[in-house]
Amino acid sequence: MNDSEELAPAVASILRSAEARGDPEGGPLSVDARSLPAALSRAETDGRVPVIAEVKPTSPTTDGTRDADPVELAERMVAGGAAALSVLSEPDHFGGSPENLRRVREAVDVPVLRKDFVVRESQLDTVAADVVLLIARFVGEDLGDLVAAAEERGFQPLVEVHDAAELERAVAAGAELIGVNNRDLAKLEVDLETFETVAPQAPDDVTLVAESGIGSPDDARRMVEAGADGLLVGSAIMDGVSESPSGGRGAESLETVTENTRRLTRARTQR
Ligand SMILES: O=C(O)c1ccccc1NCC(=O)[C@H](O)[C@H](O)COP(=O)(O)O
Repeated sequence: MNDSEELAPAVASILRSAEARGDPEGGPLSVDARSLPAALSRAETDGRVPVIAEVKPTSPTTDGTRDADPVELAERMVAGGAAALSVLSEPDHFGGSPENLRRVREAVDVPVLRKDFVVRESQLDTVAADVVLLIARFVGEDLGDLVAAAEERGFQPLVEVHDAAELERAVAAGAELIGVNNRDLAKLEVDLETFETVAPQAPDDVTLVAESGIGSPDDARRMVEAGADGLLVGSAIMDGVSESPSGGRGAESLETVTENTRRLTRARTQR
């Protein structure tokens, strides 16, 4: 991809570091994936809003780093009703790691999304996950090959788009899981109208995930009413986790994660 001048500086930096990252050792992974669409439908059947809760230690738009144990965070998200989890494995801008993801996936039984910025096939083999993110804008013409390579390994690829043209490319690449990112990677601004504009243009048989900027039960209802089968939520769930895990404050703030997750998963909708 060669449009870094059209990306926010922080995003161009994310892309540069993804391109520079070394390749993992060993051959292609073979993954026995837990189904994300099945987990999202189970949540709906149970009367929960289908939330994919994200273990997100930091980001270019977050102050400070939450270094609470990712497994403890993940367990509290599941206790709050999360249908699935997303774990950052990107180390340089999001404080994530492949090891965090491996430990979380071992500890929970819901599907786990690998949240990273994969730019070439070999990077799929860094760590096993149930779902792997492929960002249409970052991978350009390689999208179809990466979707196929992810599926060959057993991953469910979640293709992230931001507009109708990217949606068309995702569908042409064979994506069955599509995430519409409300965050514009050119400006880092978040607008929930993005999902409302793009979602109606998606084929009915695609599982649609609304990503980013979902901060309240009203936002969650709004995205489900606009057609979201799943909601990817990071900041609003991590909100309140202290930047230091030590002492009583750490334990209290971990409990906040359960409450934050529950507030969103219990946001009933009329759909
Ligand atoms: O979150 C950021 O600051 C960010 C900046 C640049 C590129 C990507 C970024 N976020 C990645 C994500 O996809 C979000 O972590 C995810 O959608 C959750 O978003 P939110 O609920 O708004 O934390």
